[in-house]
Amino acid sequence: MKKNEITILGAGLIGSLMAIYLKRQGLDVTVYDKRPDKRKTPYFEGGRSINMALSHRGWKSLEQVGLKDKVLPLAIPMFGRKIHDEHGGTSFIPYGKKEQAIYSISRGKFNQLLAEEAENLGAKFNFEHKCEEVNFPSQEITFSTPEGPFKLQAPVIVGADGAYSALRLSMQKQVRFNYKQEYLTHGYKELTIPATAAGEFAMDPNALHIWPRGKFMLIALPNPDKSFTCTLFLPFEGTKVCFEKITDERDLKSVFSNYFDDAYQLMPDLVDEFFRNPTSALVNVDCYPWVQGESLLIGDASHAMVPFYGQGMNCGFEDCYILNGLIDKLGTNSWDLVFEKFQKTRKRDTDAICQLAMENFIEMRDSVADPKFLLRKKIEAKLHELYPNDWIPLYTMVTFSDISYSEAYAQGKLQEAIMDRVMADPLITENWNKLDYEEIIFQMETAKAV
Ligand SMILES: Cc1cc2nc3c(=O)[nH]c(=O)nc-3n(C[C@H](O)[C@H](O)[C@H](O)COP(=O)(O)OP(=O)(O)OC[C@H]3O[C@@H](n4cnc5c(N)ncnc54)[C@H](O)[C@@H]3O)c2cc1C
Ligand SMILES: NC(=O)C1=CN([C@@H]2O[C@H](COP(=O)(O)OP(=O)(O)OC[C@H]3O[C@@H](n4cnc5c(N)ncnc54)[C@H](OP(=O)(O)O)[C@@H]3O)[C@@H](O)[C@H]2O)C=CC1
Ligand SMILES: Nc1ccccc1C(=O)C[C@H](N)C(=O)O
Repeated sequence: MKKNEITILGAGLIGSLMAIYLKRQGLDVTVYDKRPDKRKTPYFEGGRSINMALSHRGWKSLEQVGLKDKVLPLAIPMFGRKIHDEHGGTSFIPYGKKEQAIYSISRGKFNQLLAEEAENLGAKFNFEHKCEEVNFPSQEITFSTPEGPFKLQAPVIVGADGAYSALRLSMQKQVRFNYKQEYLTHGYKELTIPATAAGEFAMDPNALHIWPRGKFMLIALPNPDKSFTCTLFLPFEGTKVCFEKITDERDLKSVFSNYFDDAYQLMPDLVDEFFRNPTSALVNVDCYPWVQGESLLIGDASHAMVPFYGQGMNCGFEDCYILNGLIDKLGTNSWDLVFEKFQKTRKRDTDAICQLAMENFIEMRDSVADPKFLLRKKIEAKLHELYPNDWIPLYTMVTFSDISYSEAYAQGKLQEAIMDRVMADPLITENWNKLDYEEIIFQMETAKAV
């Protein structure tokens, strides 16, 4: 079997970017996806994570493969969170420095661009090929296709087949494969705020809008057609406001007018959309090893995370960047070595971002509504301004840098403990301008040294 023939499972965002990287390495790349080719058989995608936030780690990979300038015109910068309170009032919390933004981009268009780019470089795409099983000793893949089953002998397999990966399922049948999945008590539903009658955005397009309501929330990201895609995150059942209790138009209107009235006024299709679009589950997947024979899991297949940090795709793109770096270093003659190094170095980082993603849900749905949280952000921004290398806010490390996720996590926890002490001062609201910032940095350096 030729080791320069790579089979990628999944033509999603990560599989398509990986195909680009591997073609640039001069390898033969064939990609298989269970879905139909959207260019030939368009299908309804409504209600399924239509747009997403692209940030530094994603841009870094796109720049490396020469696609940054092509992608930039498709993306809308969001410079911070626009918080909507229950009375229709709003406030703005910047994500970082003035010019720092995360970028809203349409999943479908972006995925298509990446797949086409890979095709132009010579990667072959086969749609309507659903991987059913992989036999590891023989590296044989069984696909189901509209014409019937199809078997393929594949020397090297990269599984980028998403959160419910078939490659991972085959790995689960091997001995000593660790696997843990955790569903959240919350689910999500996508809804729309259309452009106004005048064809304009109905709200500020350069922000990620959040309606934090403690146990649940609504968010909205802008689209190039001047609409917003909103995502409603609610418990499935068991609380006063939950999906189970919204059974008809009356229940729905009551929830929206009570909790999200300013958004509700901008959602003419709410009732139709709510009852038409699926309610989807949220899952965290932790598994290891990612390698079996000459097969490797990447992207959501290896570390599906909840979406609250907006990092799943960015992290998957960074997987591709790191894997490509290892191929540069170790060559393509010993995939077992490349794959082994990859999983060993990467796992601690994906564990860290999975954990951070869980924690960011509480920040988004609850903490952002607390004036003390705003003050905390302000103090941290000031510390960063005064000591740019010694104090980097956690959000900045994760979103606007390529400091490893595990380092960001550890540093973030130290900073959090120090900030908890600072914020414990009952007079902090009046005193924050008089804080001894040098002393705070000293405390941090001391904590780091321990
Ligand atoms: C609501 C929501 C919002 C999100 N927002 C963000 C965000 O703002 N920023 C961010 O960075 N991330 C975000 N994410 C995460 C992001 O969507 C994923 O991390 C990303 O799509 C992972 O890409 P992937 O290519 O690994 O998997 P996918 O995008 O799922 O692609 C997998 C591909 O494999 C194919 N496939 C699946 N099974 C098989 C099979 N058996 N055989 C063949 N093909 C198969 C599928 O058809 C698909 O094309 C969000 C996720 C959700 C749910
Ligand atoms: N971490 C998370 O919580 C989530 C992450 N995602 C990620 O977002 C990306 C794209 O999302 P989107 O296109 O909306 O994905 P979908 O929700 O459409 O799921 C993609 C496919 O996965 C299969 N699937 C869905 N739910 C389950 C389940 N519970 N068990 C087994 N298989 C399931 C379905 O395949 P079939 O049609 O063959 O049944 C579906 O077509 C993917 O990367 C996915 O990995 C998506 C949802 C949640
Ligand atoms: N894209 C998302 C999808 C769902 C939930 C959150 C996001 C975010 O991007 C949140 C953003 N990083 C924030 O912290 O405000």
